[in-house]
Amino acid sequence: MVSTGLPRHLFVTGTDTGVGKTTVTEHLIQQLVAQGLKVVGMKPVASGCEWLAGRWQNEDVMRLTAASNVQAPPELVNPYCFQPAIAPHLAAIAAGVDIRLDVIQSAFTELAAMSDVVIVEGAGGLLVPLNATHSIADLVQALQLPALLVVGMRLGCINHALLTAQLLQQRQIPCCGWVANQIDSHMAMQDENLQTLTDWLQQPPLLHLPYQGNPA
Ligand SMILES: Nc1ncnc2c1ncn2[C@@H]1O[C@H](COP(=O)(O)OP(=O)(O)OP(=O)(O)O)[C@@H](O)[C@H]1O
Ligand SMILES: C[C@H](N)[C@H](N)CCCCCC(=O)O
Ligand SMILES: [Mg+2]
Repeated sequence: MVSTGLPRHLFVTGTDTGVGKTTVTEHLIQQLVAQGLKVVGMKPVASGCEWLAGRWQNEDVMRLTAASNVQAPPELVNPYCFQPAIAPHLAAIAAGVDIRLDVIQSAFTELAAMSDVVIVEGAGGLLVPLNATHSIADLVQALQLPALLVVGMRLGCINHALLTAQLLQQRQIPCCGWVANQIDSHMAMQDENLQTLTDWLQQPPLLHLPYQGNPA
């Protein structure tokens, strides 16, 4: 894995759904805001929404928006939002919607124009489909963003992390590093798993979030 240092904008991907992408994105936004930067979080495609205050709202979008200090229109922060918490391309088909990368690109460009940093959170892992032909990886490439890989530390994450790193490399998507997020308080051999990932990804984690999300 090749480390690119700190980029201006960033795409946060992960080893799977539920591994801590939102938690890490929220944390990064808070850190950058504390440094005095104008920061906005973007969740281009969200599935799993509740009807709140007269419209469909997604928890990830609400969390990223609450952490951001640039208050952008919801249609830019989250161009696609679907009610059922299912794979986004299936939710889109059910809603009769075509998820278009150019729509997301335009929204991203507008967000970038109003902020110093845009941090984009994917949906699920890197090869999650968005429509019949494009995946999250294609979106990362369309946005020309470097990736940050969140590894949800649980049994199975080594394989998922290495597959994701390999795909980033194959696609020539720059990767600025990885985050070890301890999502399983009972994970056996935590230190040994961290060391294995460090060896095979050829770099230590940029950040190690212990269980319950307090940054180390
Ligand atoms: N370090 C941690 N310690 C304890 N719980 C965590 C930690 N990180 C994340 N969680 C919990 O795990 C769950 C999944 O986290 P999160 O929503 O950040 O994942 P995600 O990768 O963004 O998922 P999605 O694919 O749905 O966007 C949440 O309930 C969150 O509170
Ligand atoms: C609904 C969930 N929280 C995510 N936003 C979407 C996860 C899609 C995963 C698809 C898959 O890899 O099978
Ligand atoms: Mg999330």
